[in-house]
Amino acid sequence: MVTSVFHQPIGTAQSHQHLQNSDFRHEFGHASVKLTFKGFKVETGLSSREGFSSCRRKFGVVQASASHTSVAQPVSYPPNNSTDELRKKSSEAALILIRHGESLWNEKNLFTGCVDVPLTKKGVEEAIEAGKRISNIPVDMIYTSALIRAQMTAMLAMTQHRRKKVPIILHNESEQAREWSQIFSEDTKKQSIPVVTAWQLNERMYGELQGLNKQETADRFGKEKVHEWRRSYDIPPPNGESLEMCAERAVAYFKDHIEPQLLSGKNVMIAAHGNSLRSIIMYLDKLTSQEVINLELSTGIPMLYIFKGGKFIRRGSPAGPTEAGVYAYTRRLALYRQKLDEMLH
Ligand SMILES: O=C(O)[C@H](O)COP(=O)(O)O
Repeated sequence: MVTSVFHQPIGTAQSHQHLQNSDFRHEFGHASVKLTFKGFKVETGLSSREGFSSCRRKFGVVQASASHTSVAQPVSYPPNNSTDELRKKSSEAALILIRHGESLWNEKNLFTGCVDVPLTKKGVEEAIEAGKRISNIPVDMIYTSALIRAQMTAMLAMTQHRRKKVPIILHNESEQAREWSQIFSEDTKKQSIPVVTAWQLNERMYGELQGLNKQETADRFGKEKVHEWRRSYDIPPPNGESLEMCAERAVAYFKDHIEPQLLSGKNVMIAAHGNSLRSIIMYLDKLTSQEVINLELSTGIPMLYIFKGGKFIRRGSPAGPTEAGVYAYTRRLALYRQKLDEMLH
């Protein structure tokens, strides 16, 4: 039974390691990394197989134990791999998914689909809160749908990011648009994050339901029928898209355009919609058409995946910086956060 899989903050994960004021040294094949954790619990995704040696707290030495296996499955390195193969398998990237904040038609309980409506004030606040929760997670590229509610969510969230890079929507809709939106400073480019807008990530097209009130529609056609249109995998609303049809464009786009970025080590955020993201999560989590029926995404809640060794590892929803300080950071994410701390202090 798949429920809203992302609402348990990572802190509820079965295992994490308490690393208070710890020095954390572990050796990789090509480098050694020294991380200092200041008073927050870290889920490290470590396993003895990853060369984890020991972490030294100020008060003693704690060995990683089997009971401390993390949510992230250790990546096994098959023997006799080429360096490239090994690098590919060892490259890690963060993937953040976020459904847009509340829209004006969400507030009116209208079917929205591909109608392009903006966020409510509450939706703006949700986007800003989401930004706080991902403010320490690296973002190198942003993908949004072509709809303003997703684009507003991405831009508002990034106002909270500690790295302070500027998200810039790329305009490639024509040669002139590409030419007229060029940036002629390499330094400025380095301080920017490209934002790619793609209609393939749009919300599913709700056909003749778009603009109708959800409750009135249920009263008219029956609750079961409307639930079937809204949540089934292969039953479309009248002259609209089923989730399966939405997946055919959204997941194809993810595989063709976004997955290669992750494979190259780029950290990606996708700001999209309830159903286009349900179809992508179905692919990432290998959900069945039955399981996906129960998958619900709230507005404005960021979800973190780690892409490593060609696999997607679900990490839940990042806790806010003010929350109990439980971060399910991988080593790489913890190092990124530490560098931000050093850069900003
Ligand atoms: O398009 C819409 O109406 C909403 O974004 C999602 O609607 P749903 O929750 O009915 O799929």
